[in-house]
Amino acid sequence: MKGIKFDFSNVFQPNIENGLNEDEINQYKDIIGEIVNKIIEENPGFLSLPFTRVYIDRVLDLKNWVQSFESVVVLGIGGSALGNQALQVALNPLNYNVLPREIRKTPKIFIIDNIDPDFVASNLDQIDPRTTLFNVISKSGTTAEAMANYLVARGIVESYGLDPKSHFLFTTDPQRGVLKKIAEEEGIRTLDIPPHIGGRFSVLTPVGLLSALASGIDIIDLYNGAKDMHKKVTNPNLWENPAALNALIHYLYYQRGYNISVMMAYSNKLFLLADWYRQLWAESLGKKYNVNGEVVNVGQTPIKALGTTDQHSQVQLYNEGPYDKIITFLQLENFQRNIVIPKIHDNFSELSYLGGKSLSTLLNAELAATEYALTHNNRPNLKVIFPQTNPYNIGQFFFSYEFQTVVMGKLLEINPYDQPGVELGKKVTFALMNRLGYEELRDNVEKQTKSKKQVII
Ligand SMILES: O=P(O)(O)OC[C@H]1O[C@](O)(CO)[C@@H](O)[C@@H]1O
Repeated sequence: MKGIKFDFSNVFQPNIENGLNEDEINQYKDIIGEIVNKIIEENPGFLSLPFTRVYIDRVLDLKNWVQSFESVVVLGIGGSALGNQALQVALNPLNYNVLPREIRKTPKIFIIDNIDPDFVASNLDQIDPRTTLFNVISKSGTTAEAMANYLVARGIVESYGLDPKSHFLFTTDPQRGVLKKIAEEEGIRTLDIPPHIGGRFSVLTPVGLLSALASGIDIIDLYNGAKDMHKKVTNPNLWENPAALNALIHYLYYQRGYNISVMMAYSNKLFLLADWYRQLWAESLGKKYNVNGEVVNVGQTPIKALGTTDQHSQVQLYNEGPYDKIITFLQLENFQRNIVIPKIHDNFSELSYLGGKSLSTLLNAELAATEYALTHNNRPNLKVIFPQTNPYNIGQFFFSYEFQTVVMGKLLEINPYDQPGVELGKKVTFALMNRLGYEELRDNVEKQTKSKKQVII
């Protein structure tokens, strides 16, 4: 069951009162055609990925070595972890790590994407360093969190008297950064993150591919999905291009004050795609300056939600709160597991309607019900439909949303590839941790902290 579909019906009139109409969309036909052609011409790094074998082959070369470990631990953050997590959860059983090796067949996967000591320690408690491979992922090789966790892991490996070469694999920029230098000095294996592909666009590079392969995910089919989606998203005809149409829909609603984009997955396995999307949409589009250097302060806030769980937490707000949200449902048609609700208590009508039906039928009925209610309340919503969670469909999703984000960036006239807004925080962290070269910044931060008006109760 290959190929995701996009259902845009509920963003349009008459389904939604005051919704978009086709004429409004058609006015952008030429603009979108130009944007699509411009992106093809600019050829951003991620765009040609599905047509190159180099990263897949390099990762496949390491297959036997990587799969010989009992555990593979990813140490990275942001774009160097979110895609990995989304892939693991979508494509492996949710209880993958606790399955016996005979059933799992491939190593346990841990993704340590924070420096909270409780979190790091509880992950490390579960591994035996002698049978663990640490995949340190950092494009820049400077991110404090990834580097701190590398040092922690390195300390453990050394304390066991193990050879770092046999327990570390660095995924990093081939031309810069301290990881590259250490790897060269010590003969540690490396995988390249192409210099021209930013972290949040890197899931289909060795960043996401290695841990996916380690756990037995078919990375070639992941690429096949991306490749087939490439055909669709590079089509300059707006009505045949789901990524461009989705970007335009979000843009037009954003212009009307819809500042929030909710991605609500009706599947625990698809839920972390929404996490991956949050970074992509937020870091790419939340910008102070436009391409002409003017202050614009644009961006649409991405929110993730889980159905049905968040029906009992968020949906009241989505239905009756401000008209500021466009909602994307992720629907799964066929689940890997099936549970039929037993027919018990047939004499109680409150329960008897459930007996004999499957949980997935109930889940998708609840999705249809939420969709109906939102539409009834004139809240724009759309749906990405996954016939199944397989590598092909997940590859399609990643690729489509990467392209969509760039189209949205062009519509907003900003640069979707940089993230200057996170730099100051990174530098102040270095200063506060007494990194050499950051003394002046540290003084400024201290001065500001001392002179600041305090309101602490
Ligand atoms: O891979 P790196 O260089 O460690 O960066 C991790 C993340 O940090 C950021 O640079 C800023 O949050 C992201 O863009 C990136 O994905």
